[in-house]
Amino acid sequence: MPLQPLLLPGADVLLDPEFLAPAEAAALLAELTAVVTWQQQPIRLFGKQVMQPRLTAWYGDPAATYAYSGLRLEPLPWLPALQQLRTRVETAAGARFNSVLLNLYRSGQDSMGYHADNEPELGPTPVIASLTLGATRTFRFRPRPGVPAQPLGLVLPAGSLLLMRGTTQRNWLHALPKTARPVGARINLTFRLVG
Ligand SMILES: O=C(O)CCC(=O)C(=O)O
Ligand SMILES: [Fe+2]
Repeated sequence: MPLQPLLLPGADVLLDPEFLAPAEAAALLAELTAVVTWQQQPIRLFGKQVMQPRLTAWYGDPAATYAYSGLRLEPLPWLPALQQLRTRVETAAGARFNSVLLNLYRSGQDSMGYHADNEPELGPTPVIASLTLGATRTFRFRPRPGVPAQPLGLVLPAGSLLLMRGTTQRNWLHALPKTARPVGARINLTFRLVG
């Protein structure tokens, strides 16, 4: 099934709920859980150092560095499984990517707060391709203040591909909230073009 546009005013968001077949998504979840160098990173939240409520990893071309809290972060070199996914996601998205940020949500207690993917190195209208493996979780869009639109929850099953582009980051925030439902691990890969 191809990517289908969502009705989100001031945004350009498309979803393919079945980008990967279930068996392939399950095999990738197991492989990436095992082979990715997962780390729990500290972040500053309201002036305090706390650990992120998820594990992360950053892979990409050597040139795909980005600035983060005064540091230049170097990506790890592409793993074969990530390189193959990059090629397929590029074809589906009709865009090039030089890096991928991976998030591992170990349970329903792991999450990501509201944010926009608007770091300067992504440019003014970034294309971000987001692939989900493992547990089905609800991804939430919320309009920025002054944008006349309603929030939207989007159920992202294993194997789904979500594309955000155009003015999406300028007008909307997104999050992956905690859930009290007992859910297993979820991995999300966001392919990006930085620099
Ligand atoms: O886990 C998700 O679906 C969202 C991840 C995300 O927004 C990000 O990595 O910037
Ligand atoms: Fe994001």
